[in-house]
Amino acid sequence: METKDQKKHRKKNSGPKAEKKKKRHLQNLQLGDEEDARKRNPKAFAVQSAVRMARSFHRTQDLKTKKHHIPVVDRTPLEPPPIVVVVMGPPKVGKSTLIQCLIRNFTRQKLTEIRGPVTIVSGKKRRLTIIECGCDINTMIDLAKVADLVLMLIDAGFGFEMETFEFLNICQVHGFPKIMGVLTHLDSFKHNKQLKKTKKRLKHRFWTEVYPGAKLFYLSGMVHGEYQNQEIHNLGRFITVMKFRPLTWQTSHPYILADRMEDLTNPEDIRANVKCDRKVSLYGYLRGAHLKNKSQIHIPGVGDFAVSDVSFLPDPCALPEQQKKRGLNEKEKLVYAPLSGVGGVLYDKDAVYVDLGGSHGFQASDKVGPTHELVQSLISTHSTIDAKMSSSRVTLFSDSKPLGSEDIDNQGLWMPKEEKQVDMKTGRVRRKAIFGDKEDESGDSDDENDDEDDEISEGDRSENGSSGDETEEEEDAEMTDKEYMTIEGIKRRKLEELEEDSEVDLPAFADSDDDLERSSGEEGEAEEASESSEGEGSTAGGERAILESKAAGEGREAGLSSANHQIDHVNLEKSLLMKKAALTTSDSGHCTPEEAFASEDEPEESSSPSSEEEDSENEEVTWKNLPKPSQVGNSQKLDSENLIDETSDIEDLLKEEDYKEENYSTETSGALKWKEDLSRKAAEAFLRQQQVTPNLRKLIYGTVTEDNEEEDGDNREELGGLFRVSQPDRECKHKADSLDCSRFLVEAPHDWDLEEVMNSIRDCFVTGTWEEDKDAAKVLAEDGE
Ligand SMILES: Nc1nc2c(ncn2[C@@H]2O[C@H](COP(=O)(O)OP(=O)(O)OP(=O)(O)O)[C@@H](O)[C@H]2O)c(=O)[nH]1
Repeated sequence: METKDQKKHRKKNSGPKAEKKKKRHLQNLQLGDEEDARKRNPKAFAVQSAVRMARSFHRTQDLKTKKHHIPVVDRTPLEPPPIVVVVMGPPKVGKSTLIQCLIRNFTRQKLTEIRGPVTIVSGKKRRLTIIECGCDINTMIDLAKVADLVLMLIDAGFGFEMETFEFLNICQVHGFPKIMGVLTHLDSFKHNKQLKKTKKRLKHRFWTEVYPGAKLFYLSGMVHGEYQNQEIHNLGRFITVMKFRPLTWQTSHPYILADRMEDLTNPEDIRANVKCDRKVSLYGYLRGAHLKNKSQIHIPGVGDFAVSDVSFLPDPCALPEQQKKRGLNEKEKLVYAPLSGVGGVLYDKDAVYVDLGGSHGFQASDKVGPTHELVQSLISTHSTIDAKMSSSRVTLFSDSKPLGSEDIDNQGLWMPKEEKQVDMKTGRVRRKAIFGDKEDESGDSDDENDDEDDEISEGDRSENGSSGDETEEEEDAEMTDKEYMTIEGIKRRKLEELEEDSEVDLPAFADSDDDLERSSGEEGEAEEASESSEGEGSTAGGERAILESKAAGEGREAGLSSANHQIDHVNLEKSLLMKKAALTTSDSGHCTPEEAFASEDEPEESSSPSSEEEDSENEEVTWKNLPKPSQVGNSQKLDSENLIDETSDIEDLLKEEDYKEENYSTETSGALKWKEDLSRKAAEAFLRQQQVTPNLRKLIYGTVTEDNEEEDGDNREELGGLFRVSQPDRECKHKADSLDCSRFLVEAPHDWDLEEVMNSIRDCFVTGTWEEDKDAAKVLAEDGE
């Protein structure tokens, strides 16, 4: 059969029909589908609820404003150094397990023993240096300085432990790094309800301690001694896409987290003298600013040194060279952990070592060297200085209650109460953090919705994580809870729940995953707040803290004995002194006259001194009203010290006491009587304060000047009961004009107007009679002869 070739249909490119089609197509492009639907069915898109409209508007505005930050100069180089991830937590919480799981998640390699920092390539543009932080305070201080991100592990089965708060307090000094909580041991809960309650309680406590909305991850249990792959994968993705806001201190100082150390000292020198100066080379990524050759450096725990040479080494854990769209291939997933013996090629100062592994690769040597001994001696110290300090007690007065560390205010750094609990299974002593608010502890009164919310967002997150692709990383960083929900198709329900939640539960969008922005915003605030403490002082702050504690530890006993001595000396006048001290403290603060009087009067209301016996009883009352020594500011301390020296003031004080007793009887007649005559009282308080302020001259020159002052005092005339007119007398004036008596001792001054006195120095000038051989006229005559 013959088949006839049919001509294909050709689209019209010109003419009226083609133009019509083009026009329609353009219109379709301009109006989106939704826009089209809005046009077709305006009623369905009309505002249904003004309240909901307002809420959604607020939410979008909130999200927008949260993104606004004070701009910071981003000095990170094109290929930034690895991000320092510090894994921190109390003992046996699962730190090593988590690090192992994370490394396996990123590199598919399993490290049996982890020592020191481990650097891994976690993404196309990101490397991580993961390091475990023990519970030793020095490690905490050192790592808080360099951390970009802190994974704070919390044993949910036990609750918060003191180590967590110690680390948080240290972070406050160094400018807060990003902090993410990780709950472990969640499998120890048998009942689901109890698990939910605990999760919620811990979450809220964590938010209180870090910032509202801080990310908290749940590791729900272990499979074959490791955390669940899915949960670790999610955590890993979160770390990989996380955005960091540079911390001022970190970006303005060069610093190195050394991951390898070689001792290059000649072994013969060490043999001859064990304490000889060593030559050491340290390896690590340089972070922050540029490090110059020969610059001064500080090695924490060792001291200050000058760098003899800095050199650039090839990157042992380099990022993949070409930027492809796909994720990393197996070859690119590098791991570098020289202290753990992993890393393939090692670049030494003058050699290159290739790690061959093998059966005898990393056998632990039994040889005990001097360094080993030193480390052993450090390890075998059972209690730290802080522990010793906290157990010591101070008794200021012979019959007063001893003050413990718990009575001393921590300079604004709040710490929860500590309770020691013994683990029945292991016999380990754990330091549980106890919070005062019972509501927080029980935390079960709220509705269950919130818990459900958590669970939902958890599940969503995990499923989203599994479907994640490396190419989406950047967008993922911006991903909000809303978007997670879209994937699951339950966006609308979730949003409604969130909106309802926002009214009950603060903060408003706490459950949303957009805390990437939130946290950076909060961090910004924290950073600003800590800005003042940053800068040069920030590192020193940590170190100083140790030094101070050491010094305090050493000097404590000596200080105490001298304090006791002084106190015994003035024991007799104790009650008087205390009353005066109470006055001083209320006066010297920045309080209004009313407050001053309220605080002054209160102790007196509670004590009605009429006889000496009663007085001694009231001592206790007054003493209790006194501030604790630690709470008294510097100036106040100075005042009370002066009190001890100035025994002469006691008489004044006695008079004052009498005056007050008189006042007291009138004041008891009405509760508000003390408010009367406030201006007079204020004036008197001012005078008292004037008298109490330390006289510097008296302190420096002692009693001699005191006498003079008293004389001066007689010459003063009081004006309006407030001011004194200073009338410098003639003697004073004379003193001012007189010769500097410290240099020349003038016993009987000459009267220079008298002729004889003037003649006495005539010889010093040309007018005087010269010696014969030096007289000019005579010498000339002799010359002529
Ligand atoms: N049941 C359970 N056991 C856990 C969990 N996390 C850790 N463990 C176990 O707790 C023990 C201690 O874990 P590690 O990872 O060694 O803890 P660590 O914090 O590194 O301990 P130190 O380095 O000694 O402070 C191990 O036996 C883990 O198997 C968890 O979530 N559930």
